[in-house]
Amino acid sequence: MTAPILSIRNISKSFGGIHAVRDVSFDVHQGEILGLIGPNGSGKSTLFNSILGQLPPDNGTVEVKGTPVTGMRASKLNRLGVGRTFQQLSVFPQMTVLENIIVAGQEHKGTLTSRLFGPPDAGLTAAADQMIEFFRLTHLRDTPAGSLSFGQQKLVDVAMAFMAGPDLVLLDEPAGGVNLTMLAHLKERLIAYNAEHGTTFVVIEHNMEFVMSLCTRIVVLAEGAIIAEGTPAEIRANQTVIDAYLGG
Ligand SMILES: Nc1ncnc2c1ncn2[C@@H]1O[C@H](COP(=O)(O)OP(=O)(O)OP(=O)(O)O)[C@@H](O)[C@H]1O
Repeated sequence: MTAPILSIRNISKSFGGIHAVRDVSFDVHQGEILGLIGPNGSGKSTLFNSILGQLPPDNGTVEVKGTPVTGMRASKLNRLGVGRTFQQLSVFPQMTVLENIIVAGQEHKGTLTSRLFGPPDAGLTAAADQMIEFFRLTHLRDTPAGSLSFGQQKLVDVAMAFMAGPDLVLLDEPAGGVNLTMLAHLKERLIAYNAEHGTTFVVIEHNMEFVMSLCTRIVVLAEGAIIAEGTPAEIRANQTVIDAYLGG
């Protein structure tokens, strides 16, 4: 059997007396869309940041495709095929949609200066155009990203994360602040990308309707620990989960 694409073992992280993440272990397999949910303050962001090297855990290990990566910097993780999106948008507002996506594609090649001011190679422009078409943003290709709606900017943000051709992408609240029409489009495109490329997603999300219809499996955190794990249907019916949300 192949190694999980992501394996988290006994991760703990405290801030002073606050045990933000307590002994969390789970695996994510190639091609899964895993939702990570939990009430406010349950440790989701801290766990993400521990997986992604931004916040080295106090205890525990992280492996990507069987390779130990605990505490590894984001740039090195990128080279291992791991990408992420942030709650906050990371588009350059004054640059066009195309330029933003090209810059993201150049990220693993050269310095920030060469990325911003160097000539894009033709292959990269073609790849960026394909990505723009995939997300149905062709009509906005040459529009400054800052003049797009928030939901459209979120799509650009996700497209940027996909430009490095990652095998695993951690998405931090992709639905936050996005209107219903754009949300349906974002979900449909994420599912299509997963089906076409086999890319694995781990998604932190508060929007239950979005996460339950997007994900194949859900892990639920409360007070830093896993309280449930299962299919969306199992999680919806789980009394411990319902109590954790009502209690929160
Ligand atoms: N840098 C920090 N310093 C001190 N405490 C922190 C820090 N970051 C997080 N915490 C605390 O750790 C706990 C978990 O926070 P975390 O942000 O990981 O939860 P979350 O599930 O992502 O919450 P939300 O859904 O509101 O984003 C909370 O009690 C929070 O106040």
